[in-house]
Amino acid sequence: MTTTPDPRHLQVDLGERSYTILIGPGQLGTRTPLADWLPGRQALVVTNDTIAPLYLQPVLDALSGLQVEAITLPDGEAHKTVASCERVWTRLLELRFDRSCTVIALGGGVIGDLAGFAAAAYQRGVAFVQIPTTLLAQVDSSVGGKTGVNHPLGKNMIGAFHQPRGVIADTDVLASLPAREMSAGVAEVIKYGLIRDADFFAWLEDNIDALLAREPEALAYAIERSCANKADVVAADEREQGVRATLNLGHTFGHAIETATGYSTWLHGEAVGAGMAMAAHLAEAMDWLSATDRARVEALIQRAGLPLAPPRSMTSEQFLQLMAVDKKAQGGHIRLVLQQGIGHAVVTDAVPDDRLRATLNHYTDGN
Ligand SMILES: NC(=O)c1ccc[n+]([C@@H]2O[C@H](COP(=O)([O-])OP(=O)(O)OC[C@H]3O[C@@H](n4cnc5c(N)ncnc54)[C@H](O)[C@@H]3O)[C@@H](O)[C@H]2O)c1
Ligand SMILES: O=C(O)C(=O)C[C@@H](O)[C@H](O)[C@H](O)COP(=O)(O)O
Ligand SMILES: [Zn+2]
Repeated sequence: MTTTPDPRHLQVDLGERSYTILIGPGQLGTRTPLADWLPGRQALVVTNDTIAPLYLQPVLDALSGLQVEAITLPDGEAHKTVASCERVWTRLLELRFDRSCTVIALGGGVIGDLAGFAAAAYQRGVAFVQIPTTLLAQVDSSVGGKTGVNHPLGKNMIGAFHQPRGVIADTDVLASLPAREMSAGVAEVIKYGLIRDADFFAWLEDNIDALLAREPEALAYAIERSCANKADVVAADEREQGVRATLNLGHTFGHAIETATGYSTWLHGEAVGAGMAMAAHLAEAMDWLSATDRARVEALIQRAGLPLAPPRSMTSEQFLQLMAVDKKAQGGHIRLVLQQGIGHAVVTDAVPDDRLRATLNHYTDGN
């Protein structure tokens, strides 16, 4: 008889509320605790046409006896839209699902973000569970309650904070993930090392190849340490009034890249990889990061299979316009997350315009 090892349990502590993140193999088809997280008997699984044939049935089986339905959306960041949410809302209404229903996100960050927002808005808020199936979603997007969709003029511009009832990260599902998507997930893993965990960054320097090769111990360790870091930050600042914004390292540049390229060619993690390299360039120019440490940052991003620069087609002006609508901007003034050494980052509006322009010009050949 084969047995499934006990998953690791992490807690996201939000004061009067808390929820559990389960991490480990063999979790997908298990009824407990998934069924216990449902406040009622109705659940809608939101997934996409890549994931449904692979992993939908075990989730449906785990909840047999309850009224569980599924909606399968087209795959891709380009479908992280209000229109996709409207399809979810229409399905919930057609099914006559009431306020006790639960929306279950089965997929990567795109499905998690849009299903979470659909849950936040349906009848002004119903329960929501995350079953993340990409590395990126297991280390980052399934935790913390940021939900939302893209607008043609800006990334994640429509959304809500809506925490899940729980998160089930089954590490077995990562076996089918394309290598390019593994690299994209590693971008957010590197981020935790850079912003608040220098020891983890050093561990990544030693273990990046094992992580990319999905060696079970490296994978479990990286997911758990990433989630622990994120849970700490979210517990300290759920609604991004302060320290949570450091989770945005590389994202002000990265979101500009994703928006400029129409949410179609660059993966989020790739844009964050290039964005973190750009942020490191700027931090060095500010004398906040040594040349040696910037070289370490770039080396790790590159070894993870991620780009170190934005697309050649982008101009400095385009960056500045897109960065000015970033959610951290105040009164049109760009605020950035920058490193001060490895393992520490701050949100700052102290970067002189000419310094930012010099970094942008460096990456856009002065265009
Ligand atoms: N809410 C947050 O805190 C947060 C954090 C980070 C990123 N995000 C968002 O997450 C999104 C990116 O998420 P992502 O990188 O997971 O991309 P994704 O959701 O597009 O998934 C990547 C690809 O992998 C496929 N896939 C998913 N699981 C698979 C599996 N187990 N096997 C084979 N294929 C699989 C998907 O169908 C898709 O084609 C972006 O929209 C980003 O803005 C949100
Ligand atoms: O959880 C957070 O806080 C993050 O910033 C995590 C990011 O990795 C993620 O991409 C997030 O969706 C970005 O949020 P946004 O507020 O900049 O849209
Ligand atoms: Zn991100």
